[in-house]
Amino acid sequence: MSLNAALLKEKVFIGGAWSDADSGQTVAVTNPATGETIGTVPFCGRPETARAIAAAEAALPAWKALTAEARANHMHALCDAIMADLDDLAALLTTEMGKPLAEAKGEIALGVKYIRFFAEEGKRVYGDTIPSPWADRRILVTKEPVGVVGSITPWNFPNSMIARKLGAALASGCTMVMKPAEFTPYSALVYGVMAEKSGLPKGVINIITGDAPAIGEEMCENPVLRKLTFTGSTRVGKLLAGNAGRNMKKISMELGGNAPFIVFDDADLDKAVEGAIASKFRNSGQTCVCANRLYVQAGVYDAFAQKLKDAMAAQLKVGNGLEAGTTQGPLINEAAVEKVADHVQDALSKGGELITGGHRPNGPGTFFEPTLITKATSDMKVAREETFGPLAVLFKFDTEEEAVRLANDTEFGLACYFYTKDLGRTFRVMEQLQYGLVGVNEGVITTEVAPFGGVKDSGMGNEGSKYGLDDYLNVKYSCIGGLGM
Ligand SMILES: NC(=O)C1=CN([C@@H]2O[C@H](COP(=O)(O)OP(=O)(O)OC[C@H]3O[C@@H](n4cnc5c(N)ncnc54)[C@H](OP(=O)(O)O)[C@@H]3O)[C@@H](O)[C@H]2O)C=CC1
Ligand SMILES: O=C(O)CCCC(=O)O
Repeated sequence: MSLNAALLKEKVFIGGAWSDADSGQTVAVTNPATGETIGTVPFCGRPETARAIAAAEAALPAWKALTAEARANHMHALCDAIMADLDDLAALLTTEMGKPLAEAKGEIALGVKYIRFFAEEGKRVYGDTIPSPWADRRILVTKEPVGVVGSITPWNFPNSMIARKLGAALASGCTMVMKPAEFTPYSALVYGVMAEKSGLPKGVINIITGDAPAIGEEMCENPVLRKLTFTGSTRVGKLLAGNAGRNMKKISMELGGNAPFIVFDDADLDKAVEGAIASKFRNSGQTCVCANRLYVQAGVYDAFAQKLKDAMAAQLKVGNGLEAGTTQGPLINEAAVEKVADHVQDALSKGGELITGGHRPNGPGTFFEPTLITKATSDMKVAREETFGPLAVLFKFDTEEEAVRLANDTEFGLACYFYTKDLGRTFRVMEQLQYGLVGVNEGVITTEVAPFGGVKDSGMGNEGSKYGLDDYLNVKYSCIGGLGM
C-alpha cells in the first residue's frame, strides 16, 4: 500500500509554516513491520522549540478572544478534514506504529470524538457568583485559559493521545506546542496539514520533532509556556514534573500502569475471556491500560486458562497491520521485543508454565507471539513491571481479600479490571482498588465522555470528559466594589 505523499510531512510546523531544524539534522522513521525507513523528520532542539512557543504566544490573544462557539466551529472543521482523509491517515499510522489498520482507524475516529466532545464542552465553561459577605461588593468567579500549553506524547496512540490534549486546550482558549514521539511523528505532523486545510489560525497549533530532553527543557523553563501535559513513562514523567514544578507550570501526567485483571469464581467466564483478550492484546499489549497481571480464583483457574488459550488460538493473528485479518501487529521496536522476551524468560525460570507462544517469529519486523503463562508468582518481573507487550500471565488466588491486596501491591494506579456477578462484591472491590479507572465486567472502558487518569505513580490530572477541561483553565476571583450601595 502506497502512502499519500501529501500527508507525509518531513518538516516541523511553526506559526503556520513548515521548516527544517536549524542544524539541518534529521532523524529517520522506521516501519516496525518491515524494518524499512519511511522517511525522516527534523531533529530540533531548544531554539526551534522557543520559536514554536513564541508563535503559540502570538496566536493566543486572538484565539482566546473568540467565542466558544467560534472555536468549536474551527475544531469541527479540523475534525471534518481529518475524517475526509481517514483511510490515508490510518495507513500512515499503521505504517509508522504497526497497529492493525482497523485499530488505527478506530484510534483516529476516537481522536476526532475527543476534539468534537471538547468543542461542545467548551461552551459550558461556567463561572460562579458567590453570595458576598459585604453588602456593597459582589463576588464573581470566572475561568480563563491557562495560556500556551506544551504537550509531549508517546508512540502507542500517536493520534488520540494528542487529540485528547489538543481538544481540551483549544476548547479552553489555549494555544499549543506539541512534541510527538520519535517513532511516530507523522501522525502528529498531519495535524499541521489538517490545520492548514481547515483554516485554523496560524500559530494555534505548532508541532516540533527532535531532541526530546532539549525540547522538554525548553518547555519546562520557558516562562511563556504555562502548562505541560505529558503521556509516557513514569521515569520521564517524574523528570518533567520536577522541572516544570520548579518553574511553577501547571502539569498533567498520564504515566505507566500495571493493571490487575481479576476473575472471581462467580464470574461469567466467557465474558471474562472476551475482556481479557481485548484488554491484554489490543495494540499488541501496548496500552497503558492493558491488563498486566491476571489474577484468577482457584475454582475457575484451570477453566479460564483453557478458555483463554482457545480464544487466543482462534482470534489472534500476528502480521503486518496493513494485511487483512491481522490482529497483532509488530511491537514498536527491538527494545520492546527484548523486554517481552525477558519477562517470558524470567517467568519461566521462576516456575511459570508456558501454555502458548513465547517466541519471536522468524523474519523481519519486531513481532512477538501472543503468549500465555500460568503458575505465575509475585517474585516474577511481570508482577512488578509493565510488560507493554502480548504476554498474559495467570496468578492464582483464593479469597477476595487476597485478590484486592495483590492488585493494590504496586506503585502504579491507572486501570484495573474485575469480573464478578455479585453486586455486594462489585461495590466492595471497586471501592478498595487504588486505581483511577475501574472496569467491572468490562475490559475496554476508554471513551471521550469519561475521565481518564491515574493515581500514585501513574500520574495526576484527568483527560477526557468535563473534568478534562479543568487542567487548561485558571480560576479567577473578582471582587466588585464601588457599587454605590
Ligand atoms: N502511559 C502510556 O500510555 C505510556 C507508557 N509508556 C511506558 O513507558 C515505557 C517506555 O516507553 P517510551 O516510549 O520510551 O516512553 P517515554 O516516556 O520515554 O516517551 C514518551 C515521550 O516522552 C519523550 N521523552 C523521552 N525522554 C524525554 C525527556 N528527557 N524529556 C522530555 N521528553 C522526553 C519521548 O520522546 P522521544 O520519543 O523523542 O524519545 C516521547 O515523546 C513503555 O514500555 C511503557 O511502560 C510508554 C508509552 C506510553
Ligand atoms: O493507553 C492509553 O492511554 C489509551 C488507551 C486507549 C484504549 O483504551 O484503547
